[in-house]
Amino acid sequence: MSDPSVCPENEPFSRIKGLRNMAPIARLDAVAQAAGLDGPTVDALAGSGALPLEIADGMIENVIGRFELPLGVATNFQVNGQDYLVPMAVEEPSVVAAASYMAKLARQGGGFSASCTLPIMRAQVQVIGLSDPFGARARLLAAETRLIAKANSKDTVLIGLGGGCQGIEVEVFQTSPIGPMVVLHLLVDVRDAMGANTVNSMAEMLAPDVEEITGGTVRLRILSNLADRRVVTASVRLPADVLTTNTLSGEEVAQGIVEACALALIDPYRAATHNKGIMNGIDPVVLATGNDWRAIEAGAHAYAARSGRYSSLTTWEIDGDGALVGVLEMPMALGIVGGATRTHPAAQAALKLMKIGSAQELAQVTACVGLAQNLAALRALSTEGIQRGHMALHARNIAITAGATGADVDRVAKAIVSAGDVSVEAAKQALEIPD
Ligand SMILES: CC(C)(COP(=O)([O-])OP(=O)([O-])OC[C@H]1O[C@@H](n2cnc3c(N)ncnc32)[C@H](O)[C@@H]1OP(=O)([O-])[O-])[C@@H](O)C(=O)NCCC(=O)NCCSC(=O)C[C@@](C)(O)CC(=O)[O-]
Ligand SMILES: NC(=O)C1=CN([C@@H]2O[C@H](COP(=O)(O)OP(=O)(O)OC[C@H]3O[C@@H](n4cnc5c(N)ncnc54)[C@H](OP(=O)(O)O)[C@@H]3O)[C@@H](O)[C@H]2O)C=CC1
Repeated sequence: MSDPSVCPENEPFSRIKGLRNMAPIARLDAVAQAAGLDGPTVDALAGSGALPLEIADGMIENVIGRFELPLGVATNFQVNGQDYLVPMAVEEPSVVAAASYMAKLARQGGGFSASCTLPIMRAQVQVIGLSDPFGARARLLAAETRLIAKANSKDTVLIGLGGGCQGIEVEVFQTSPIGPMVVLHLLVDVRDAMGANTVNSMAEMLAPDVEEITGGTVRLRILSNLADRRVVTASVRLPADVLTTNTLSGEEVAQGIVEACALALIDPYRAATHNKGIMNGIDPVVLATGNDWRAIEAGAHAYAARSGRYSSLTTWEIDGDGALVGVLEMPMALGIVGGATRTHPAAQAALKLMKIGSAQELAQVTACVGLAQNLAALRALSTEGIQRGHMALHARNIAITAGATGADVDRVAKAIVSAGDVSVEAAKQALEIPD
């Protein structure tokens, strides 16, 4: 239950008044009250000591400590009619502010919409040493029922949940640096898991059968991070007047965003930066929820290049009513069980803060944050430029680098922003001038 004093009835759950101006402890308190979080969840979100050394030591090898990052909360998110407070673990200033701002604008057009496919992952089994690759393919396809049955014979939990191997695909490469090759793909519904371990186990288990069926030799047995059967689509529609600025009409801003996106659609140099901006929103949520961000990054960029030319993951258009419409489509192999999502207490707390019920719901919300982030960047780039908003927030980092502490951080940051010189040198000078 959310607390009505923090989140009044006429205010949406994800919109906490004055959050940006609070101190971190008061901010956590306000978020906890709005989301109705219990004590252990709040402690885990607070961070300090949230990952006990014994748990860290069990997660990776040669552990000597823990590495901390700021955890922020993006406000204002409404996805498929439901409100979300979104945890974001990130080192870059302006990312959380930008996401919150665009989510605030998006609300005026009804918020974000999102949908996704079933959580189907691919595992690849590479077969070499074949004189008849097409014959091997035919034999594998004929043995589909046997292969699926064997793949599903071990993981009773997954099968009980309605998941498991659903089908196969077989690809023939007639030429490669080592001759012809056949690759068997297992298509596995991994339910609420990211699924890498799940599908890798299946692929390894099937290797002897694949060798027997094809007469070849199995080499690699591993998932593909190009999770093109586990795709999420996020969209947003902003009436033009929502985009109006002090100097530009909403129509002009919308047109600028469409033009900015056009370059990313045709030019890989721009697309790389454009997609980095999308990942500015996605990675922090992936990280905060204990998911594998390398897997998400690999899937995103491979999907962006699927036509043979690397391109934008989003499209921005103006519809018949003059509203700006943005769509993001990309693979999103996120889990809410398995990996670190269950072992890291802060990841568990992050999922509770979002009130996430399934991996598919997490994928949809995360994609909307990516779309919001892309909108923020394109809006800034096509109007005033990125530096004003970004550097104003980056100034606090610069102040800390220059040696400012406590109240001096904000004082020095304000001074260098108003002087228009966000540099360490300027910050050092401002630090020396007493209040
Ligand atoms: C930074 C803003 C949001 C400022 O924008 P602004 O107009 O100065 O903001 P504002 O003070 O009018 O506040 C508007 C709302 O923004 C949020 N907000 C604003 N400030 C804060 C704050 N301190 N703490 C928390 N929330 C904040 C907050 O939701 C607030 O609503 P309110 O709460 O007042 O009702 C805007 O200039 C912006 O969106 N800029 C883009 C920033 C961006 O894209 N950053 C990513 C880093 S750059 C990069 O790596 C990617 C890139 C750009 O290369 C990608 C690409 O090329 O495509
Ligand atoms: N290329 C890559 O991306 C690779 C990534 N990885 C890593 O693999 C890890 C993710 O693998 P993943 O398979 O998700 O993790 P886990 O193996 O930890 O968890 C998946 C298991 O959880 C159990 N489970 C319980 N409840 C559910 C549910 N609701 N839905 C689905 N499964 C459920 C299932 O069976 P049961 O209880 O029977 O175990 C399932 O097999 C990450 O740490 C990732 O970094 C590893 C190799 C390669």
